[in-house]
Amino acid sequence: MSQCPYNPAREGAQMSFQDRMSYVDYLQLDTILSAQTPLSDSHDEMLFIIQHQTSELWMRLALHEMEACRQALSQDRLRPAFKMLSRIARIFEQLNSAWDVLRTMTPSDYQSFRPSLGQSSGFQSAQYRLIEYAVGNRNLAMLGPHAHRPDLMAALEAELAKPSLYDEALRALARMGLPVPQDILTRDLRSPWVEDPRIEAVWCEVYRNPDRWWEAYELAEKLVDFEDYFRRWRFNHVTTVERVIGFRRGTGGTEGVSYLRRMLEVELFPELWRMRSTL
Ligand code: HEM
Ligand SMILES: N[C@@H](CC(=O)c1ccccc1NC=O)C(=O)O
Repeated sequence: MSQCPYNPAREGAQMSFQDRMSYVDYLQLDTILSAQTPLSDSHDEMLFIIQHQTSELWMRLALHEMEACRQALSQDRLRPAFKMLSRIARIFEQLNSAWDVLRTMTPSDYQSFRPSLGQSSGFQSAQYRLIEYAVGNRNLAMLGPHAHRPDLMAALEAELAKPSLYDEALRALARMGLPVPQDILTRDLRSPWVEDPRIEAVWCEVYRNPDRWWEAYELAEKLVDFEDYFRRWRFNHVTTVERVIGFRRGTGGTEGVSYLRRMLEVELFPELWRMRSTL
């Protein structure tokens, strides 16, 4: 005899959503789940689309956290800032794990729909560029692909007008009493960070006397942790790209792998890495 399936309504599960907000309403799933429109008949294009859409959603959260983190730093609320930095690092860990799914796509799978991508490329991801700008990698040449979208351009320009995460960190160090030079605190925010031995000396002081500068020390390690995860993301990307398209030119027009390898050399917080040799 088959048993009667258990009905959760018996313990009070709500079963009628005629006039109530339900899961699908709250999460706007109709919008999200109707946004996957493959342009080819290739089976793997769905994977490719969802991989990118989920990445963009995680980046959306990373930006949200980054914004609040910088605000907390500017108000000397270090503990909440640390919590948000830890979350951002975890988001990148999530993005790093996601490559394992995409790696199941072989070069032949990818070539079956690559022509449908036209000249679109991750190079044109405004949220990725916002993250790079927010953490301090402010290369203005990267604004180009967004010129046709005034709304995205405005968001990127607004970001460039704000102190980066590193700028906020150095301002917080100065308020703690560490000797951050004045010209660093008033630098042109739009320009890329230029490595500075005086900042390396400040971090050395922090790491030589962690008990005295504990909050600065913790901040430094959170920043290094974040950059560590970010570097892994770049590395996973370039490795996946080589695995899938070899040394072909990118749809975005760059040389592909060699461009991405060059990006591996970008250092967000150079003094924090350099001081490890001189400490
Ligand atoms: C098979 C998978 C992928 C391939 C073959 C690929 C290929 C490439 C290539 C060749 C570039 C250089 C720009 C160009 O000329 O197109 C690039 C840039 C980029 N891709 Fe991908 N990509 C893949 C997956 C992803 C995924 C899953 C993401 C996640 C959002 C992503 C995000 C980016 C970003 C943000 C850039 C710009 C990087 C920078 O400027 O530093 N890509 N990709
Ligand atoms: N640049 C890639 C295309 C690509 O990966 C892509 C295309 C459209 C939307 C997102 C993409 N992902 C990352 O660059 C290629 O050259 O095959």
